[in-house]
Amino acid sequence: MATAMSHQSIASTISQSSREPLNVQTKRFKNNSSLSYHTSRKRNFSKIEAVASQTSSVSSHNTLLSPSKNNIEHSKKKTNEAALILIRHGESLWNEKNLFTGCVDVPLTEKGVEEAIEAGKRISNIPVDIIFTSSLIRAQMTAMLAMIQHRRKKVPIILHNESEKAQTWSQVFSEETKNQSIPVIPAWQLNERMYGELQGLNKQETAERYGKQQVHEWRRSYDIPPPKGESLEMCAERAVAYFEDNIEPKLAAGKNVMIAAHGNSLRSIIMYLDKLTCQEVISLELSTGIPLLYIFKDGKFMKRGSPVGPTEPGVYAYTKGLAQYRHNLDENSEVVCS
Ligand SMILES: O=C(O)[C@H](O)COP(=O)(O)O
Repeated sequence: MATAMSHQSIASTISQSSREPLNVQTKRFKNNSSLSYHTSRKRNFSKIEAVASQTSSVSSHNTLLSPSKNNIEHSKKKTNEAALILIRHGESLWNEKNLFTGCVDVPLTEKGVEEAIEAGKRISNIPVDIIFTSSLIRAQMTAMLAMIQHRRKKVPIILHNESEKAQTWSQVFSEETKNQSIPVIPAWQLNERMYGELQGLNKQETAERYGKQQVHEWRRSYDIPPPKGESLEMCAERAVAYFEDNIEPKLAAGKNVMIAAHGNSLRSIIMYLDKLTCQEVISLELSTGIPLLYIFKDGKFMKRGSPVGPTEPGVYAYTKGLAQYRHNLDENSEVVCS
């Protein structure tokens, strides 16, 4: 077991000191990268929606994302504040076996399923309008299992934009049904860092063979890639570029976003959000299945930690919008939770 790698809460591992803006670095990533990127019931729902927010779209091709009448109404109430939830997938079968996984597409263990459900309970009172996941099943399972716990009971629907036919064949033709759905957008750019020739190898055995120090560098350094794999910097080139180009505009439009992804793709995004230096990111560890909340306001990201439970008062005190959303959920709980 590579003991130095034990996962800690990120709150305890991020140093608050000597931060420098990452915006400059991010622009560099982009420039130099070779990688590219009925009645009262209805009224109650509308009330919640109005607080939860807003509209806009990633692809106008998909009917789930095209603005419905309801959404157009909501867009008039746009705010420049939105919630961003980040969640690393629950334990996978290869996490359990301590194997380097990277872009190999393995499912969750039973424990991973439970972690995803628990994560869903923790964020069940926080609005989610759109979900981004990696293209890997462990992140998608986590997003789906978490959303099944959500009090709002909207249905998360994966958008299949891989071909025109896939888009056409997965259209939804009911406005009401669309309004009760949450689009889930899979993106390979949010995949785990490609672990190269380490994929499938046991982490402990690899440390014994190549030395703990070498394996630690492969796993946690910013710019040293594992053999034929991606360094964190390379992973950031595509993950942060995708975040800036596709996710940040949603947040700016007042959409509440959840991202279900991976240890390293999320580390690179957190590095960007928290303006961590290359040194600071080394000690950033993410546990499986722990949701992290940010508030996006006036173009800035404010870290709000990990909601420990659905009723944690502090979480809803962060913004008036969140408090109001929660209040409306509680008022209409007999409808929403039925
Ligand atoms: O890909 C993997 O093996 C894990 O999901 C992340 O591994 P790491 O903690 O070694 O980066």
